[in-house]
Amino acid sequence: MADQSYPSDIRSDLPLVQHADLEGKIVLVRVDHNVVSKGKIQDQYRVDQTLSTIYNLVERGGRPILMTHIGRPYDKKTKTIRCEAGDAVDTVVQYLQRKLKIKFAVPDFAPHGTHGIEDIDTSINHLLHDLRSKRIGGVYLPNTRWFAGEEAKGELAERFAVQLAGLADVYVNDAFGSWQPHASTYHITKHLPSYAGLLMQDELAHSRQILAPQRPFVAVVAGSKYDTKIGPLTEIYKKVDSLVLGGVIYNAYLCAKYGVKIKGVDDADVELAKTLVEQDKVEKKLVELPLLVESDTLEGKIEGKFRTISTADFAPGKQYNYILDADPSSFDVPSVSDAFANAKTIFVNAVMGFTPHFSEGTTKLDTTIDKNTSAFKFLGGGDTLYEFKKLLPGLYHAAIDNSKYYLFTGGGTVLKVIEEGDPYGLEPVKALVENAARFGTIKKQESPKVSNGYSNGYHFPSKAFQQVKQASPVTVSA
Ligand SMILES: Nc1ncnc2c1ncn2[C@@H]1O[C@H](COP(=O)(O)OP(=O)(O)O)[C@@H](O)[C@H]1O
Ligand SMILES: O=C(OP(=O)(O)O)[C@H](O)COP(=O)(O)O
Repeated sequence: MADQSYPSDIRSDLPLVQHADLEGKIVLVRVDHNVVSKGKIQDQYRVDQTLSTIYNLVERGGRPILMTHIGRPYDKKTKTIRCEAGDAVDTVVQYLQRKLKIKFAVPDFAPHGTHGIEDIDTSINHLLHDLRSKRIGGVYLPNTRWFAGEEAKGELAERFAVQLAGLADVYVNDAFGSWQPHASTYHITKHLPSYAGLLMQDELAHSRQILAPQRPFVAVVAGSKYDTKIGPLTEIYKKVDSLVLGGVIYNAYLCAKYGVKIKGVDDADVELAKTLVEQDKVEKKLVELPLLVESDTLEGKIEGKFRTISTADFAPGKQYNYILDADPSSFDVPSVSDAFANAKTIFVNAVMGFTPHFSEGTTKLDTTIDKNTSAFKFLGGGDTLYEFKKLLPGLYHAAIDNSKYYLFTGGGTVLKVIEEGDPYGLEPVKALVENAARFGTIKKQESPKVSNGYSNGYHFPSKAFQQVKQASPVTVSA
């Protein structure tokens, strides 16, 4: 019988994988192995972080089916799904096979034109048989976003969720980075007993620190996922002492604030950024990077075709070419350098420039925050971590072992957590809690043994990050 105790920093109504009966069961595990770009793994970190869960469930007799999304193959404008080799799971599967020395089979389902894969058909049955009889070590499903039901709503999503559930006995969510409530992260929990994986638990525990930060708290948000990041930003603004922006988000903000036009920035994005401009008129928390790199082309950083410009020269109606990076000297301007030097907590979900050629802004950002040795530094985001590792490999590896750093596997997820004010407000996590109530997987007498001094339920004790790092790790018992 598994040890049913709860780690002190985990809410006692969250169903945990270490409490599930897995012997002889097929376990469908949603991971966030969204680490592939153009068919190549960028950074294995997210995959490596899920190995404990995979090992744990196999060691306890579970037979794994893994699934992840890769990229954003659904085109919102044309409403089509591109199932292209560059977004396939095969590279991840090869990496896992090399790492674990077990064989994974990837079923092959044909997409229906540009609508993606409509059904998990019966061709998978022989693989399920091989999985149960241990002729293969695991099954890895195709990119979940190749399935028509994954990001759909209503009947289509439900149909895919039911088909996924039909493959397995138990569902485990270890995909902290995948906060969007899709069929494989959310709807599936209506149909199978569901549990949080070990990585999910670890990340939820660390997310609390962002919600009770030592102040001043500086957040840096940059990159390209404008549509999912601009929403949380207005709430995040309220919770930080200083906000630094970069990338596509900053370009939209600059257009909204100064009335300039920047090539490639949509009017709709500028409209959304106006809320932030209004907010900042009163509180003035936005620390602007004044020196930026303008480029005439997206083709690369070509001599004679890029230059440094200053926001001091901005005036309504002025037009600029692409703005593709923060000039490193922006970080030496006193308002910026002081904000970073005085911070006690820094959160970074930020690629400052258009990769791979415009990387000086990101390099300067990462070295600037490292200079503040007393601050707690949280970095999160697939591309954020990849760029950190690529540009500053020595610092990246040192950060993994430095108690002042924590690397989250999801950047957008942490933004969402800050927006919600509670990691248990994430839709896929809420779904796990509701699932436990529906399936009765947490027995009454097991739950409220809370060892952190609180009587029951969940609290945010404002203890230092250091203490959490030293706190007992999530315990796993067979
Ligand atoms: N000014 C810019 N214009 C266009 N793309 C940018 C710009 N700055 C950064 N990017 C792009 O943003 C991407 C990373 O953003 P995102 O996916 O939101 O980060 P993360 O995965 O860390 O959350 C990179 O591919 C980078 O090329
Ligand atoms: O890479 C991810 O998020 P991140 O870029 O915020 O870290 C996750 O895999 C989520 O991807 P999505 O934002 O396309 O849902």
